[in-house]
This record gives sequence, structure tokens and C-alpha cells, in this order.
Amino acid sequence: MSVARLRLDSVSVAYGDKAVVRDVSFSVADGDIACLLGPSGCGKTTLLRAIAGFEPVVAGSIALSGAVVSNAQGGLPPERRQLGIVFQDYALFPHLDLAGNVGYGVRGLDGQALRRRIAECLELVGLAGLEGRYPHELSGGQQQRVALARAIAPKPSLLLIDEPFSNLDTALREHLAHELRQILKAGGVTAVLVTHDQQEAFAMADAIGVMDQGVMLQWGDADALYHHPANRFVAEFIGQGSLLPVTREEGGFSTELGRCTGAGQGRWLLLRPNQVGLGGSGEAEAVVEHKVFRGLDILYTLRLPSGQSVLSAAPNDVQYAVGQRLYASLRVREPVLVEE
Ligand SMILES: Nc1ncnc2c1ncn2[C@@H]1O[C@H](COP(=O)(O)OP(=O)(O)OP(=O)(O)O)[C@@H](O)[C@H]1O
Repeated sequence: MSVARLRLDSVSVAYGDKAVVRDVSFSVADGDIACLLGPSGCGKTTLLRAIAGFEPVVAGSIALSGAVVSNAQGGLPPERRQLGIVFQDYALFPHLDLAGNVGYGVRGLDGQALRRRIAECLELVGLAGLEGRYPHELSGGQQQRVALARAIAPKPSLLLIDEPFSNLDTALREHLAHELRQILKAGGVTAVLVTHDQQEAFAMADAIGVMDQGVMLQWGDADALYHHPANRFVAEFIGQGSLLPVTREEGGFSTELGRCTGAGQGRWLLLRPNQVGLGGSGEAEAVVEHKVFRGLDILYTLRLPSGQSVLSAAPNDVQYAVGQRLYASLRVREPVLVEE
């Protein structure tokens, strides 16, 4: 089996005596893009800083290509880890042109070889031929791409990116997330990215780690997180899940929205918005509490008689009004149950 490019074993990181990352383990294979996903304050940036060597670990170990670079005894300084780093304040050097910025950290190349590497990296980020421009002559998005080119240019063994699109608007973010994935894949770059945005993580990553309060709750690909969330937090954080209490019955479960057949352990049935049907008949009468027009469909928040709320996505050719009563029913083929 090949050695992982990055491997964390039971890593804990603390500020003073407050542990903000606890017992985190995962590994990233060569060429893969991994994403740390979680709400603000869950410890993503701290973990990234520990991988970079800016924060010591109080327990566990971090290894790059099989060599331990951090453990409770100490660590290799950041500049000796061969990492590319793009942090939120991606400050470019204002007095250097793009060639100067991108070539800055490249060692062992000069003259034509260096110029070729700079051109290659600018091309990779869609800024071919702009070597002579200065940062102030570029848009914010273009500056971010230069920061990316600068980090990739020295061919780091691992690229770390913190909130790549934090200061851009939502529509642009998803588009750029796809683009960033293509750039990294084209360059054969192994990367760990941090984001609090699930769509962004889905668009970019081969593997995603969901964190909450310093703990890694689940590590897996988008499909596994979406279809088999490890617990309630992951189910709700990823893909707008609603959870409905179940009562076990012969061959299946009963819920407030009806019965479904299947097996599994857990107290809650996970429902994605496309698994709750709306119409003139069904098991439970619900009230539309809230609606959001999303283009292709409308996302309704429904209040059930028990007081429980569920989400339902319905095509926009039939519209229901806020306050309207209607029937809701289950459209679940393979039930996924969540324990707690
Ligand atoms: N230098 C520091 N000293 C003390 N506590 C810190 C320090 N930096 C971060 N923290 C605390 O550690 C916890 C994790 O912070 P961290 O920045 O890693 O979270 P995050 O998930 O990256 O959040 P965000 O998405 O908001 O950047 C938070 O409770 C934060 O307040």
C-alpha cells in the first residue's frame, strides 16, 4: 500500500489549556483534494495551521509522506515542510509584478527555466501572459488566483488553502470551486482546503471531513456523507436533512408521515427535501411555514401536527402559499436511520 501524502493520528491542538482540536485522525492520498468542513469556530483553521507547523500539537502526530513532522515532542519548522499555503489574507507583494510574485518562492530555477515555470503557473490559473502586471491592476478574484499560482509554483508536496473564496459572492464561489478543482487536478497538486460551505466542499473535494467543536465527526466522500451521515449533526449540516422520530415495526418503521419498509438502527429517519412529497392526500396534514424560491424548485418548510418541522422541495409549477394546509407523505426508497 502506498504511503499517504498526509496522515494525522489522534492529533490534539490546544490554546493554553483549552483543547480546540481533539483526537483527529485522517489521511490524504497523493493527488487527492481533501476538505475540512464545519461551522465557524469548530477548529478547521487551527488544524490547518498545525499541519503547516504554525501550531504545536499536544498529542498525536502529523506525517508528510511517511515522515513525522509534528508530535507532542516538537516539530519541523513550517519552512522545512515543503508546503504551499494560501491563507485568508493572501497578501501579494504590491511592489512586484506577477512574475515577481509567482516566482518568489521558487528555488533552484533561474533564467529561462524560472520564466517557463512562472508562465506555466499563470496559465494554470487562467492568467497567461500577465507576467508584467502589478497586483493593483487586477480584480480581487484575479489576485486570489495569483496567490494560488504563487503557492503552486515551487511544486509543494502539499497545498493548504484556508477559505479560498471567503470574500466572493455565492454564485461566483461555486463556479470558482469547480475551477479550483480543475486547476489542482491539472497540476497534480495534493491539497487540504478549509471551508464552512457545504456546496463548496462538494464541488472541490475527493474527501471531506466534517468537524464540530474540535472533533472530526465523519471523514468520507460527498456521497457517503450525504447518504450515510454518521450522526445527527452531519445529517443536518450536510444537504438540508430533516430528522423524523421512528417507531420500529415488523419489516420497517412508522413515522408521522407514514410507514416505510427497510432495516437499520437508529431513532431518527433522515429525510432529504426531495423525499417529502406534497399534495392533496397523504398521511399527515402539514402547514407551510416558510418557502424559498430556488429556481428549479421551491423549498418549503412544513410544520407537522406534532410540531416537528420538515423540508420539502417541490417543482415550481404548483405553488403553495405560506399558511396553507396540505398533505405531506414519505417518498423514501432506502431509509437511512440516524442514532443521535
Ligand atoms: N490564537 C488563538 N488563541 C486562543 N484561542 C483561539 C486562537 N485562535 C482560535 N482560537 C479559538 O479556537 C477555536 C477554533 O478556532 P478556528 O479559527 O480554528 O476555527 P474555524 O473553524 O477555522 O473558524 P472560522 O471558520 O470562523 O475561521 C475557536 O473557539 C477560537 O475562538
